[in-house]
Amino acid sequence: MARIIDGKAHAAALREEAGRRARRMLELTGVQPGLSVVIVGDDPASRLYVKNKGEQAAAAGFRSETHTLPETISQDELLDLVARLNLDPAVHGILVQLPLPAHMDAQAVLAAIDPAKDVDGFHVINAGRLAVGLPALVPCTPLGCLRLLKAELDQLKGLEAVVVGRSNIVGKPMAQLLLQADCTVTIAHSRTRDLPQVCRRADILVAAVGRAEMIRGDWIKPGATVIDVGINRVPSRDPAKAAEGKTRVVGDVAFDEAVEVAGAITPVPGGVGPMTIACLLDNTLTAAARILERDPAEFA
Ligand SMILES: Nc1nc(=O)c2c([nH]1)NC[C@@H]1CN(c3ccc(C(=O)N[C@@H](CCC(=O)O)C(=O)O)cc3)C=[N+]21
Repeated sequence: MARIIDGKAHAAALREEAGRRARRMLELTGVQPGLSVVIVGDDPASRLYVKNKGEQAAAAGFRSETHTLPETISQDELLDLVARLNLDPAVHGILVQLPLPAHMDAQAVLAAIDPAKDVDGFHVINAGRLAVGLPALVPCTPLGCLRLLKAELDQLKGLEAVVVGRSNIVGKPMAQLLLQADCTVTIAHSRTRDLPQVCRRADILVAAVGRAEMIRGDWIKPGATVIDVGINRVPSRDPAKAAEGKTRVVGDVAFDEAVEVAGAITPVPGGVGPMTIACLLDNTLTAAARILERDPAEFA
């Protein structure tokens, strides 16, 4: 039976630390780190994530604001807001919740965010800085995964890591971080030949494909550390509830099978998800410190 990695507990500890560091920053510089979250439209799941981000930032002693814009707003109006936030000295981190409505060009909006305030790490400047090993703001989800891996394993050096999924948001930056940690990294995806066999090589398996329970128990090397990034809504187990449209959340890994084989595994929910928000606070501190031309480590 695998150890179950408690993402909620790790995230709570990281949020506490972020709170301490925010207070320290205020003491030493008189500046309170500020996070501004922008959401367009009223997708209920997106609204809930944004609400959690805002509440957790405020609870950790950050200045937190949320801009909720109607679905019908034009891209230019959104770009105007981003431009104002770029100039606002009280705002150190800007997050524009994705996905954006279909009439907008998400890449153009992300490109308009000041890279110094890009706490999602989605701007090409930050992606490029990460790729060449310069200080960068790194996407929160892979950062959270790396933290869990470092807490779980004595050493990452020399391990075989397989990342399933090649998105700009998770797969690619995850691979960069693992490479930086001296893993041997494979990025697998939907066109990979014999995906199960590739996964069986992995000492570290990161699943970020967005397909419910796709990765089966017999794809996992005995003793491997499995990080499940997937958040998929599927019909409730109880057929009566499923008929009423009730859903449950599962990962990209078939947990019940994988837990029998892996050495350690993150659950869904309660694994990577909570770490993503905690890392957002960490990134906001990093951004604020760098904007103040201070070393983020000063506020420890
Ligand atoms: N610009 C931008 N940045 C993001 O970081 C971003 C985004 N857009 N769009 C949507 C996704 C999704 N995301 C999650 C964050 C936390 C949980 C989380 O805390 N999940 C809990 C609850 C899961 C549930 O029950 O739904 C868990 O896994 O335990 C999930 C998903 C951030 N995203």
